[in-house]
Amino acid sequence: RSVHSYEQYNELENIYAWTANIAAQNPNLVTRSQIGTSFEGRPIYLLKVGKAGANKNAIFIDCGFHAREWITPAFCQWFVKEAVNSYGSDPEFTNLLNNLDFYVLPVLNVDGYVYTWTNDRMWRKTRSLNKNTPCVGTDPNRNFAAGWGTNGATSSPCSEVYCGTIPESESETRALGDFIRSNLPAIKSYLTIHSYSQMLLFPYSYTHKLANDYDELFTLAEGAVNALSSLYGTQYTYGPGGKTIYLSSGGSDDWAYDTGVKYSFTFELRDTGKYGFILPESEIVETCEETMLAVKYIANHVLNNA
Ligand SMILES: NCCCCC[C@@H](C[SeH])C(=O)O
Ligand SMILES: [Zn+2]
Ligand SMILES: [Zn+2]
Ligand SMILES: [Zn+2]
Repeated sequence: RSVHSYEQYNELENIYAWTANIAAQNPNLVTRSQIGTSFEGRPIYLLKVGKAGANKNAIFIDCGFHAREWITPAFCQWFVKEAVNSYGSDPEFTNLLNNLDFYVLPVLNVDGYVYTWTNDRMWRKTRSLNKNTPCVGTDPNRNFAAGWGTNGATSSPCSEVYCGTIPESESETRALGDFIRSNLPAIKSYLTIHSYSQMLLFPYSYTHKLANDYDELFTLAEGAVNALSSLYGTQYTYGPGGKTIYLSSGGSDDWAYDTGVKYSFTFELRDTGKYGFILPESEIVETCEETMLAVKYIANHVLNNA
C-alpha cells in the first residue's frame, strides 16, 4: 500500500483516500459527494471544486472512463491539486474558481480500473456480467443515448466496443447521466478525458453531420490546442470526432451536447503510440501541466461566453 503521489499512478484505494483528504483540507474550495455505485459495489466519488456560491455555471470533467487509460485519473487529481494550490495566489485560476464550479470525477470506471491493477492492464470496459456469455463488460463510451448502437459500436458482448443492452445500462454511466441531467442548465461544459492519440475532439462522432455550434467549437478547440502545445510543443490534432478519429456512437460527449451542454469535448492525452496506454510515470507531470493549459483555455471561454 504505497502513499498517494501526483507524479505516480495511484491505485483506487489511494485515490479514494485522496478524495477524502483533499476535501477535508480545503473545505472552502472542495466538497466530495458520491454520485453512484459501480457494478461491483464501489463508490463513484465526485469532487466539486470552486468558491462556494449559488447559481454558478459549471464545468464537468471526468477521468477514468476506460480502465487502461491511467494517465486520465492522474490528470483529474492534478487538476484539483493545481486548483487548491492556485487559489488566492494565481489571479487567473482564482478568477475561474470564484466564478465557476468544476465538477471533477477522478475515476468513473472504478471496477475496470481495479481490474487493470490486479488482472489485465489492458482492460477497457466496465466489469458488469453479460447474459449467456463469459465475456464481461460494456464500453461506457458506447453506452449513451447518442446514435446508440449504430456506427463504431456493436451488440456483441465480447467486443471492446460493446454498446450494452440499452443506453445507460451500466450503473456507472447511469450515475453520470443522472448527475448531469439533474444539474442542467448550470453545466455549460463537459470534458471527458481519455488516452491516447493527442487529440481534442468535439461532436459529433456518431455521424458526419456538423454540430450546430461547429464553428465556435472548432475555433475553441484550435485555441485550446495551441495553448497546450505552447508548453512543451506537444502536437494535437482537433476536430469533430467522426472525422478526426473514427465514427463511434453512444459517446458521452455527443450525448452531453445533444442534452444541451454546448462546450463538450473529448481529450485524448499522450502519447501517439510509442507507449500508448502504458505511458511512463516520467511523463505524468508534463502531460498534466500541458493539459491544464487547454482546460483553463476552455474554462475562460466558458466564463466569458456561456
Ligand atoms: N464520443 C467519441 C469520441 C471519440 C472516441 C473516443 C475514444 C476514447 Se478511447 C473511444 O471511446 O473510442
Ligand atoms: Zn478511452
Ligand atoms: Zn482513446
Ligand atoms: Zn502547475
